[in-house]
Amino acid sequence: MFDNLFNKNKEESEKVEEKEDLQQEKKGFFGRLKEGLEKTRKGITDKVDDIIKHYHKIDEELFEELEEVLIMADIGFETTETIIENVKDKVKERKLTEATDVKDVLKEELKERLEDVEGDSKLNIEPSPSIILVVGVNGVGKTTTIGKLAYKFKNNGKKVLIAAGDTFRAAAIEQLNEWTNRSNVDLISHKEGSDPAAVIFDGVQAAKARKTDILICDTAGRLHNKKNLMNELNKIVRIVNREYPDATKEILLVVDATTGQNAVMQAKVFKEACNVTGIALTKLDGTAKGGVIFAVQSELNVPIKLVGVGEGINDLQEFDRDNFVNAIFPD
Ligand SMILES: Nc1nc2c(ncn2[C@@H]2O[C@H](COP(=O)(O)OP(=O)(O)OP(=O)(O)O)[C@@H](O)[C@H]2O)c(=O)[nH]1
Repeated sequence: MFDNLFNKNKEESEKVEEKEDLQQEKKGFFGRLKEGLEKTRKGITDKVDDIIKHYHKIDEELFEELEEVLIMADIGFETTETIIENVKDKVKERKLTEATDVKDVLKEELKERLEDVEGDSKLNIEPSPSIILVVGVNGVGKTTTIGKLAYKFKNNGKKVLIAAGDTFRAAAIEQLNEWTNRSNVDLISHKEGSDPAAVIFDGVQAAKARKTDILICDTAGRLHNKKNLMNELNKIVRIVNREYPDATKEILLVVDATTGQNAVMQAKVFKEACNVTGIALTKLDGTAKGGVIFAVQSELNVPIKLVGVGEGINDLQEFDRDNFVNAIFPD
């Protein structure tokens, strides 16, 4: 009887999830992005609008106040300075005098800043087979990101396999298991406490044998000891390079936007530990400081590839700099 009740509840909650997914589809990706960036929009655009209203004409004080808004939004000190200097230059060059003109120049400059990075903003998954190593500290949204990616790839007709390399927490393996059930993809896992590199090794062998298009590997993200973290990640990267030399590779670092400047620090440690090729910035919906995206990308010189703007399946989006800035500064 309890089994029946459990199954009924499960079915009902799956129906609710499906309904939510459908509602999200209807809103469209840009609508979801805009909604997810609402707090950041209020933290930047509303304040910029207030400044513009107050000043009417462009002067030095206006720039000082703009600078303050950008720093408060966690864009980072250095990046903010560069943005303000460039906006000033453009204003001078174009002989602009009205405060209202500054907004468009700022928008243009923010888009340029996001473009100013080496590498493509698309995930390296072509040609197949490909392997995505997902790295980042605990709690930043790694498991959720892997689950959402697997679901998307599967829906796009790809053959996907997940390797549960975070063997330090049984809950992480269990959570991945739930996502794989939901997306109907296979999971390679060992028991809690086993060697993460052995799981990744098995994952690669299974991916080859099953002719998988994309293998996504979770990794453990304990940051308390940088040397251990480096050794562990290096070992995994070595195994992947040795066992799967021809696979297209992506090392995706997941960082939590709500941790602000801490996200930048974390990202730097991981970049030292392994050759990070892309960043997924999660939980942008939970912060007014979404400006951290500028700091992360410019201080690391690694492209942002994915942004998380909510917990729903469609809330993990491919990063598009124009859409991103337009969602913060709607016309
Ligand atoms: N609001 C919001 N929540 C998110 C987003 N991405 C992930 N989360 C939530 O963040 C929490 C942590 O996510 P996990 O995927 O468990 O994080 P993890 O990095 O795998 O953490 P460990 O399993 O502890 O290593 C979960 O409750 C997720 O639903 C996002 O973009 N927006």
